[in-house]
Amino acid sequence: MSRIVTYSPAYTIVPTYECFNRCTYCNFRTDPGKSPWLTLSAAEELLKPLQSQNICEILILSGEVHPNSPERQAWFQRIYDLCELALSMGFLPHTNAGPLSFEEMQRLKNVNVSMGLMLEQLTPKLLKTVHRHSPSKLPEVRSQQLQWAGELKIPFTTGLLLGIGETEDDWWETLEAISQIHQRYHHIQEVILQPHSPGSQQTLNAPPFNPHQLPEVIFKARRILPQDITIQIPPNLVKDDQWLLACLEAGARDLGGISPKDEVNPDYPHPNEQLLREILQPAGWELVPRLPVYPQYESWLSVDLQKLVKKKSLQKKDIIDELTENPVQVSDRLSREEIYNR
Ligand SMILES: O=c1nc2n(C[C@H](O)[C@H](O)[C@H](O)CO)c3cc(O)ccc3cc-2c(=O)[nH]1
Ligand SMILES: C[C@H]1O[C@@H](n2cnc3c(N)ncnc32)[C@H](O)[C@@H]1O
Ligand code: MET
Ligand code: SF4
Repeated sequence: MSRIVTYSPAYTIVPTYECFNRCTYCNFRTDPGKSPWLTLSAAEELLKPLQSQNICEILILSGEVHPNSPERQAWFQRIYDLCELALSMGFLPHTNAGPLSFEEMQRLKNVNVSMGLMLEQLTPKLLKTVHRHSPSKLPEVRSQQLQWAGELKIPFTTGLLLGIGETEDDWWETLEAISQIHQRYHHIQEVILQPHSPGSQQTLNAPPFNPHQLPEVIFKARRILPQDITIQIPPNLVKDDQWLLACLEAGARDLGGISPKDEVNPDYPHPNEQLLREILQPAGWELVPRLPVYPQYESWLSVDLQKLVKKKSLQKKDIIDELTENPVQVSDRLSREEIYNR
């Protein structure tokens, strides 16, 4: 019997690369005022050709404008409008735009099927190093986001950034914190274990997180996190096929949003789905597309969003049908029932 590993066919749009934080491992940001904001008409042009592809998720990933800046409201409105546009074109938005106010989060809930923010690491030590110039990375600020998302019943994605100067004990502490908050609100759909991967733009001169260590972290994380939280790993940052398989053996079950470009790690292109299937299938893993909202959270969404999600689920069924009819891609050991029920 094949085992299932999921991914989300996605495309990333970036409202702006400008960011008032300066995380030293970042390959994404520009200085404030140095990156034009994505206009709605430019976004529409990006999204149009995707309508005929099997893409469901639009990841809205942004640099940040300071909460007290006079530009903040316009920045937020642009993000909101981009989500609305994506919805109107039949896509399902997932926004990760750094910490938001409670009201901003509440408003974005209406135009997103899930949202996300990496907790990264809770240890305050990093405020003296990689986050010295990053007020958004205050551990209390990020924990509070998880709490607000819970109160607002927003299906949420969070995760750890590994290898930015923390200790092993820091990992377990951050994972414990995620577990505790989930036990209160039951809203964390997935936890990303993201290995720090140096790129050409960053100022931090540190080695990459050793991906050979990742299976061990996953194995332990699986024991700390509640069973209903899925562990996600980015396949482009775990290049070695054998270690990718080892990550799955250790308990990872999702490969995240797979898009033409990884905006966060532009030096590490995503492998295409065909290649991934070729790695996974001989080891008995079936790669199955999913939506950016996990099925158990659909009832948390507004009626309008639920309708759109239902429509997308049906389209996804057709895609899976196509895949299962192709014996080269998907073995017949997996019953369709099993795929659909995810
Ligand atoms: O392609 C990427 N997708 C990233 N995603 C997308 C993510 O894989 C999917 O949007 C979710 O799994 C929802 O389907 C993130 C989403 C978050 O909420 C938080 C952090 C990330 C980080 C990345 C990333 O580095 N690269
Ligand atoms: C979107 C998320 O990507 C993570 N992120 C930012 N820079 C890097 C990097 N060089 N390598 C891996 N992950 C990174 C941050 O944790 C951010 O929250
Ligand atoms: N600025 C946000 C964060 O760091 C999301 C994008 S990071 C490239 O959480
Ligand atoms: S990682 Fe996010 S918060 Fe940090 S500088 Fe980059 S865009 Fe800004």
